[in-house]
Amino acid sequence: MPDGKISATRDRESSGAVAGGYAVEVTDLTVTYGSTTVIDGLDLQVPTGAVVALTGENGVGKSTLLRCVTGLQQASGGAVTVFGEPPESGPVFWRQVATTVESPTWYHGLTVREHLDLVRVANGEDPADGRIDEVCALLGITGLADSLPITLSSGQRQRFLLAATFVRPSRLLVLDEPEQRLDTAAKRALAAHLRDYLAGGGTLLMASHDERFWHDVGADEVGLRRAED
Ligand SMILES: Nc1ncnc2c1ncn2[C@@H]1O[C@H](COP(=O)(O)OP(=O)(O)OP(=O)(O)O)[C@@H](O)[C@H]1O
Repeated sequence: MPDGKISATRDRESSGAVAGGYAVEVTDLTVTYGSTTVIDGLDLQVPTGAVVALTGENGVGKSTLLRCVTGLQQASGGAVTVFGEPPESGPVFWRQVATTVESPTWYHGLTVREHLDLVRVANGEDPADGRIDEVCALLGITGLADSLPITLSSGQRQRFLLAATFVRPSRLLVLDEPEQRLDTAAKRALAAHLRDYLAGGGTLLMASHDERFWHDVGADEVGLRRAED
């Protein structure tokens, strides 16, 4: 059995240090479900300001890894740090990290716009400062502001989920197949937005099955393989 270790690094200096440090460091991560080992001793390093796309066949463990990085799942072994600290559930962590890893929960009776207002207010931001309008225009959902999430198509719902993620303040985006269910134009707009996010100093770790998309974003690929292969 191979050691299952996977590493992604960029901008490494000769001393071994990385300018700006690591946004995400995963060391010897192991995740088991019952007697099945899904991730076996995985190392991953994402320098601050980098963009990494996790790729690999269905069921290889990409979402599991992203959940561990966001602290939404406890690993069986190993360590994860985000900006040098273990992920935790408090507001300090969640003011830095925005993610689509967890399935969203909608409030019945609240419109798309009302949800986005809520996210903005909950994060201490002004819902009327234009950010929501900007993100909705980017994702092509301006005309859906008064719609209830339940009435949206799957692609429209994906755009809404991304909007709810992008209106949060963050330094690190952790996105699970952000391109899924989007049409070609929306994928292009999303890729452009993610490039802007990176140009502004953000870091992006995502899982993706769409090579063209993650190339468009400028990501370094980290291919996962099954722990038992
Ligand atoms: N709660 C769970 N209990 C048991 N097994 C699980 C659980 N969650 C995930 N798994 C298993 O762990 C493996 C990895 O799942 P994961 O969702 O991380 O894969 P993935 O690479 O994201 O797949 P996909 O490309 O289909 O999204 C799969 O074999 C899956 O069946």
